[in-house]
Amino acid sequence: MNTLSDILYRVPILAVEGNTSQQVRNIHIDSTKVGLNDLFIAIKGTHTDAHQFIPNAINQGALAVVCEILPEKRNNGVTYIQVEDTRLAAAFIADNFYDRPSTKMKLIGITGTNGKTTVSSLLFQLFKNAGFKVGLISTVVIKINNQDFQTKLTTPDSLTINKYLDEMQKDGVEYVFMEASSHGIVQHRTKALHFAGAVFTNLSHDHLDYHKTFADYRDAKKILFDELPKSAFALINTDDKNGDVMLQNSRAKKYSYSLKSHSDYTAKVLENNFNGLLLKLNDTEVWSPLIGSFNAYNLLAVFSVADLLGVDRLENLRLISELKPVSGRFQHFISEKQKITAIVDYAHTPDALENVLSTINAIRTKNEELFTVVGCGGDRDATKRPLMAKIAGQLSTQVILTSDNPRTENPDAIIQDMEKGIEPTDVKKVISITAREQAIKTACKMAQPKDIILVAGKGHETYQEVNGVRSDFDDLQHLKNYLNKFDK
Ligand SMILES: CC(=O)N[C@H]1[C@@H](OP(=O)(O)OP(=O)(O)OC[C@H]2O[C@@H](n3ccc(=O)[nH]c3=O)[C@H](O)[C@@H]2O)O[C@H](CO)[C@@H](O)[C@@H]1O[C@H](C)C(=O)N[C@@H](C)C(=O)N[C@H](CCC(=O)O)C(=O)O
Ligand SMILES: Nc1ncnc2c1ncn2[C@@H]1O[C@H](COP(=O)(O)OP(=O)(O)OP(=O)(O)O)[C@@H](O)[C@H]1O
Ligand SMILES: N[C@H](CCC[C@H](N)C(=O)O)C(=O)O
Ligand SMILES: [Mg+2]
Repeated sequence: MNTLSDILYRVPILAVEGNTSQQVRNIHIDSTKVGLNDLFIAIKGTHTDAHQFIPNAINQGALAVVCEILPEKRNNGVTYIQVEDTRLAAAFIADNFYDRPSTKMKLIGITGTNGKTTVSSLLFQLFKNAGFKVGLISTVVIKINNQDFQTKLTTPDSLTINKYLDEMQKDGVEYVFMEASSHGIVQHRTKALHFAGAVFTNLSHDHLDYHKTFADYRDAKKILFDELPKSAFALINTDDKNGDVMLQNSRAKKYSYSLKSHSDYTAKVLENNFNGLLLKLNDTEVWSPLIGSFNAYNLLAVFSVADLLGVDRLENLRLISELKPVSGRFQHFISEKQKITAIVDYAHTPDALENVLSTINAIRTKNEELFTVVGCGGDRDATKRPLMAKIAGQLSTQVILTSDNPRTENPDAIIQDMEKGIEPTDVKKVISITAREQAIKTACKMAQPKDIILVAGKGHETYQEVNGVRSDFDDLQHLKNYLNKFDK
């Protein structure tokens, strides 16, 4: 077990009151979870200031409290540690408490607006197929080899990350692939972790409600690269104009990948259709069932990381060709009788939606209709709403605007924000149906033989979130159900 002074190693401390030689049983940022002899770290959140829960934590048995403001009334026998930033302190404390698990494995962080889940999940698959023990921390799932754990965030809080890394390390995991979201980076969820490498996929419009400006959003991603050790690699996509920015202040070994310019790793798309991609990678032709040229970037990133981690090149190419698509990313099927193509995709940013629709347009015959069913999340960046609707209108022949996790917002108001982006020439193509199931049903009913339906925004999600309650909802299931019903 750790003493308090052990786990405070490297924490920037302002003041300490009390004994630091006590043994700490567990650490928490949520007061409701505190038990006897635990440490409670009080975080000032956007909704709640957890300093108000310090007395509750003590009543539940906390032996020490880490806080930014010392409470006026202090209990004898409880140790108070004052720091400037409790989120930052939590990251160091978690790293110490679990005995620096990230230093005992090769941890690779993947950041960027789109492609994080795809790249990290494909890397997990590749290294697993190569015979290694592997871990994954992603939007969809946390994995320790064959065990799956549910997750709510793309990048969990620092205590959760280190707890899983510790379990992974005890299970013999050698490589861990984890998504580093911009929220995660600025909230110090990834601070104090020892990365063996980091990847930048791309940067486009998202989360401007939280980061306020695009420069702030970009700089949040850059912190991951600024903090890499000298021994790590920093791999960037040079076809994205912000790629080089990531490397400006990084001490890591710098590598690049690109489809369009000269780079350390390059690839060429030879074929791109509904069956997959034919790529020229490292002068060898490789077939992949992943669809869309954006996936050529993802596969190239995966190949580059595997190469940087020492996988033999021939073996690497073989492993690349065996990778299976990630659930909810261009997941598709064709209805039996009418041969309607139905696609579910997690595109929830303007750039992702444009990429997916451009991919569909590039590989369809244009004799058929392309229906897009799409919504935008509530309590998220409202400025992307008109942009996503505009793209849907321009790149589809029929659009149904609908709801996607309204959270605490009025779904009709979100749809109205979206409608503002529709170009006058596209207005006739667009209808709005608030209930997502009805929207999907309508698309299935309207579709004629060989038409295409894209349902975008939720991908792997199996819920619709309204006012904090998640009810079952699965785009793929509804598509299958209604297409089956109307398939004559
Ligand atoms: C906006 C945002 O990032 N919010 C995160 C933030 O919450 P917050 O600052 O609002 O926290 P809060 O609810 O005010 O609570 C503050 C503290 O009080 C504590 N508390 C609260 C109640 C109580 O009784 N006792 C107690 O101790 C909480 O445990 C917390 O430590 O800190 C919490 C703890 O780390 C996160 O769970 C929470 O994620 C919320 C649920 C969320 O929806 N976040 C999204 C926006 C997010 O982080 N997304 C990114 C990017 C997604 C992507 O594009 O890939 C992600 O990484 O998932
Ligand atoms: N390399 C890429 N470039 C552009 N768009 C992409 C790329 N990879 C995936 N996409 C699009 O973005 C969507 C989300 O992909 P993915 O889940 O891999 O991204 P993410 O970065 O993990 O997203 P999140 O921020 O929600 O965690 C996909 O469904 C697809 O439409
Ligand atoms: N990680 C993203 C996911 C968005 C998915 C979309 N379905 C939504 O709810 O907006 C976010 O939290 O902003
Ligand atoms: Mg993700």
